[in-house]
Amino acid sequence: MGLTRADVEQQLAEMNGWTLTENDMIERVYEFQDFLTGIAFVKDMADYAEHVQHHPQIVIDHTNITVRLKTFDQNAITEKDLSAAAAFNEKYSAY
Ligand SMILES: C[C@H](O)[C@H](O)[C@H]1CNC2=NC(N)=NC(=O)C2=N1
Repeated sequence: MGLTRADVEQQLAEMNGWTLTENDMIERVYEFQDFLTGIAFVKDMADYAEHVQHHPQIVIDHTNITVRLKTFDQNAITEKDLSAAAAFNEKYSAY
């Protein structure tokens, strides 16, 4: 079920780096030492996305990887987005 902006903001307050955008997606920019390390992280996210069948938008800008999530099927932020965001933060902590 879709969450309200207030719900999302409350949950993001406890999640490092993630913000709610004006067009109702959640977003974080991850920074890396070099390009290929960022690409390895993209592969980690892709493996997760395929496993749970929930796929982020990813913008690769050299060492900055911007990740945005939304549940397009429901045109809303759902628990799936928050779970993916938490999983990506967990993976990032290994870099
Ligand atoms: C059938 C399949 O599970 C759906 O199309 C999934 C695939 N990945 C998805 N990813 C995202 N981010 N939002 C969705 O609504 C979505 N739907």
